[in-house]
Amino acid sequence: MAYFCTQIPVLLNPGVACIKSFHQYRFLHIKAMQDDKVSTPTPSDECMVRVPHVLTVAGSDSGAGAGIQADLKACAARGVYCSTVITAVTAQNTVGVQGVNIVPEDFVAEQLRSVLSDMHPDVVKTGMLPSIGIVKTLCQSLKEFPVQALVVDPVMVSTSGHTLAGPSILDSFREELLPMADIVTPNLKEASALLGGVPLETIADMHYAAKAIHDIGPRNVLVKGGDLPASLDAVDVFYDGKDFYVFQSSRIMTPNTHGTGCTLASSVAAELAKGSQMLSAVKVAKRYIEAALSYSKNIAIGGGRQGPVDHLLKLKSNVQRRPFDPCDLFLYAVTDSRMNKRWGRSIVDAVKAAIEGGATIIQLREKEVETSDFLEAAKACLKICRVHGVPLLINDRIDVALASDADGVHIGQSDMPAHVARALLGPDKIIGVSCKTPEHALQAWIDGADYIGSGGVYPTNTKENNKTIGLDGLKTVCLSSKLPVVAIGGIGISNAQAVMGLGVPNLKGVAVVSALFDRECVLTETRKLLEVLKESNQMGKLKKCWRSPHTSRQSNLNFCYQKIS
Ligand SMILES: Cc1ncc(COP(=O)(O)OP(=O)(O)O)c(N)n1
Ligand SMILES: Cc1nc(C(=O)O)sc1CCOP(=O)(O)O
Ligand SMILES: [Mg+2]
Repeated sequence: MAYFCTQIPVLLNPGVACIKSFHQYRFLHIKAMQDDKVSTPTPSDECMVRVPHVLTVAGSDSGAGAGIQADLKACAARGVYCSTVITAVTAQNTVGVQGVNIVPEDFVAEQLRSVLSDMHPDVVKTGMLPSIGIVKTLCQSLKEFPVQALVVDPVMVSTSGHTLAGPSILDSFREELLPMADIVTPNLKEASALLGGVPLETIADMHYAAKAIHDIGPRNVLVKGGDLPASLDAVDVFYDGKDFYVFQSSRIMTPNTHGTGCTLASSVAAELAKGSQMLSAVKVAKRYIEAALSYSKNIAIGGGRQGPVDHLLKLKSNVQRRPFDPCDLFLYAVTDSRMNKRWGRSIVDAVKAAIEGGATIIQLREKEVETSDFLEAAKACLKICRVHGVPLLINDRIDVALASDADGVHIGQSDMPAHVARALLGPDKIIGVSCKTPEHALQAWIDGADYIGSGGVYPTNTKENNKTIGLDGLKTVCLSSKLPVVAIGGIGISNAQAVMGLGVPNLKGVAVVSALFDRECVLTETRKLLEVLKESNQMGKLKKCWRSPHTSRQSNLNFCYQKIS
């Protein structure tokens, strides 16, 4: 039976309304041909979206830079489901391999049967296959349960030089596994071993090796040149049986390369599972591994010579970022490009001065700068903010926040809806929302904001046609809000105490533009405001709280303020 779902023809099973995506259509086609009938994963009345799926058949690396762990992370990073058949368990770290325990052949067979018979992965990727028996078991299973593509990473020696699959395995690779492979991805040493020990040292040798390995049977070959002399660019040679393609890029200098081979092969598998052609799968996978290497440049994991790559592109930025603390709202400095221009200072100098004066959070509110200048300024300010442990938010521009990796955004009622911003920015970034009413405050909470800005408390010249809600309006919003609040609008040294004196526990601070930045000396004005705010504390309305040692080491302000209830 043929149906149409989102303009894609889809084969249906009784009880299944529809299956989205072209990919699923292809999958069903293949299944239908194999089984001579149409089958689907789970009958349900809802539209089911099938997820691209890679099965990795490889060894476990306890250090998690390579092997099964690398494959899982790479597939997750590339948006593909990954199931695992474990062939060996290695005791391994950044120094080397301390031990290997091979999983019995019949149990590898059982794992293969479990996954292949039920989950129907699109692509199988192989890594460490430590015995001839395991290679044979795998080939047998793939004949019984064919998949769309087989990616073979012919792992033989670990990055630290430990043998993971001995020479005895080579015949079964050559005779059984490689002829079934859609692509094989040897490094220079593995290519040499597959070709009987022929020395491979140059890019010309890599061309020769790609062709010679292709003659063994795989449809495509990618010879990786990571072991070429370090002075040379990173060069990989791809051969599809007809044409050669040389991928050349400048070498990323990092000690954290452990697991790059596994990661590249699994990301090729991931792209194939999504439906890419082989050449574009290799191209995209190469781009991904380059990004992962560049993110890994100076992360420190373990004491050995080769650390893991940063598969999820997150480790470094998370180390530098601390979680949002409502006390950060205490002295909230909001920049303004017109004021900076008037006083002849750059955004970066304005931010430096505000932080030195004691600002506890910074928002770049730059309505008149070009996007490229805004991005450059955000990156420069972020460096300063990180050193001082002060969060940096971007006004309105989610794109600039993402591109600069700032700590978050502040958005208003007519900007990008907060729930959309949350979806784009992910769970960790800080999102502040402007709220003038309890209804706004409730919606901000529902949408996943971290704090709200409420005002204008007093009239302001900084924002045109801004409605003033007064101290009463601020109090009403605070009392209804489940989120911490920062007050904004016409606030400065003369009235900050009156605002903080409202005595509502979730009012955590004041956000100020002109009283800091439309002044000759930002540093002096910020210091003065800080003193005023601290005085509200001494008046018994707030208590001083010390931050954790971890936080205070980074911060210029190792205390925060909390209302005594
Ligand atoms: C802390 C804080 N509160 C409120 C605002 C105002 O945001 P919005 O309503 O989006 O107006 P613009 O700042 O974009 O003009 C703010 N920026 N910061
Ligand atoms: C940016 C902004 N938002 C407001 C709001 O009411 O949401 S008032 C305002 C301007 C605040 O500037 P100043 O400190 O110079 O008065
Ligand atoms: Mg806005």
